[in-house]
Amino acid sequence: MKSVKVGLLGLGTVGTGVVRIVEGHQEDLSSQVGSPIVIEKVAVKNIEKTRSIDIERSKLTEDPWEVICDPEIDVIVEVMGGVDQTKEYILEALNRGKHIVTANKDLMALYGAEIMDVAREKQCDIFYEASVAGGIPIIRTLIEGFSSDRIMKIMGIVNGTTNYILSKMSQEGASYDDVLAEAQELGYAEADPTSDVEGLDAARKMAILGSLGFRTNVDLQDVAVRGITTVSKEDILYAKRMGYEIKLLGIAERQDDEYSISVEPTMVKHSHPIAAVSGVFNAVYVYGEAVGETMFYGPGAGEMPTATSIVADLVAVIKNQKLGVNGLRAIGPYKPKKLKDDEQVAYKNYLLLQVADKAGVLSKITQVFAEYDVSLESVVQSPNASMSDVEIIIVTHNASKAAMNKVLSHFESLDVIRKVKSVYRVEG
Ligand SMILES: NC(=O)C1=CN([C@@H]2O[C@H](COP(=O)(O)OP(=O)(O)OC[C@H]3O[C@@H](n4cnc5c(N)ncnc54)[C@H](OP(=O)(O)O)[C@@H]3O)[C@@H](O)[C@H]2O)C=CC1
Ligand SMILES: N[C@@H](CC=O)C(=O)O
Ligand code: NA
Repeated sequence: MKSVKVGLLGLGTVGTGVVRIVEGHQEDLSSQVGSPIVIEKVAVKNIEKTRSIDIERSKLTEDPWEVICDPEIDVIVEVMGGVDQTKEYILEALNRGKHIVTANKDLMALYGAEIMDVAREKQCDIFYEASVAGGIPIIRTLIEGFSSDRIMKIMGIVNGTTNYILSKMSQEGASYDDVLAEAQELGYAEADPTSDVEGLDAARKMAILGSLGFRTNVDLQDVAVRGITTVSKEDILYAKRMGYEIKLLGIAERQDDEYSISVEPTMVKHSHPIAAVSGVFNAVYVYGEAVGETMFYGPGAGEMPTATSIVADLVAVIKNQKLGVNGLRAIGPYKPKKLKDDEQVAYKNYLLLQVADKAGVLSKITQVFAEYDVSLESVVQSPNASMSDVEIIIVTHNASKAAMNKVLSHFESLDVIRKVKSVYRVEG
């Protein structure tokens, strides 16, 4: 029986898991695909590095081109990261008729459409399940499971590091800096954690999910991004008191047949299933017009969960080879991009205001909301902020960003409002 030969680019956290699964589950895998799967060559940065797995030294190279150009290799598994140089490797591999499996969200968020075009032209597969929510089969689900439905909304906790930080701050009152250091030690955070905490990692993943959900091409710059660096312990405490959990949510939504995609810290009602997703776990909530509510939960990163998705993609490539249908799944975005004007995107808002403790203050504030046609869901007064001030928490009904911006700029000229302490989107 002819074996399928795999070239691995990278043997770090994910690459090591791929070798473990291919070797450890070999019997089962080869029964499924009808051929043994062999890791033929592996590119690494430093060939002298001590590895936690046994791998023949003759298979290792420090030159990725050796893997890409090897005519024996059928499939390239790219788990080394990087964007521009890595794109070159992948395009050349496709040009040589090799199928690609990648975990690279940075690359797919920026160049996914272009790479898929080349893959289709070359009748090659490009699978990237591990790039979003590492161990959760969400890409497959959006492409295949929901092919019959119209996706109205995707809400994702797609960054484990920030969910870990927010959960620890909420559950243990831990400080932001301490928990970030812990997340780095545990290997959840990116090499530069700025992309985690500033929301960029989640934005890349939401560009991918938005493209799949709406079957259009969502670019990274189409995603409005706000990270978690300004979320205070006080915000988390107040949120809990009001029945919310603060989560860094990626939200891709269809409103009036136009799309908006964002990543921002959001107040999620405790009753919503995504509010219960804590620690480093990921979850993706998908609302389909026909199916209604669904949610997918699991590990978003880590050696074995991420490698599970990679090897499942590898199995899919080989099954397609047997059927002679490689390249047919690389259906690029086929719908025109209809982004909603950012100012017209509407949702509920939570505001924490520090105001003067005087008669008539509340009516002055509510008049401002009324002037811009923003209706209120609840108004709660909190214990004294100081001797002369009180804090007021307001939750609005759905209001456009334009209307909310008008409210907030009007507040600047209202002397009874000492400070707008926080503003958050509300979901659930
Ligand atoms: N870690 C995770 O949980 C997840 C990771 N991903 C994605 O998977 C990819 C890999 O991540 P991860 O395994 O964590 O990364 P690591 O940093 O652990 O591993 C990277 C690997 O690539 C090799 N490498 C890096 N640059 C080069 C180069 N120029 N030439 C040859 N080899 C090179 C490194 O070699 P050496 O070993 O010699 O240093 C290393 O083996 C990234 O795209 C990441 O975003 C996606 C989901 C989850
Ligand atoms: N840094 C990322 C790793 C997986 O993509 C995260 O925290 O989720
Ligand atoms: Na996934």
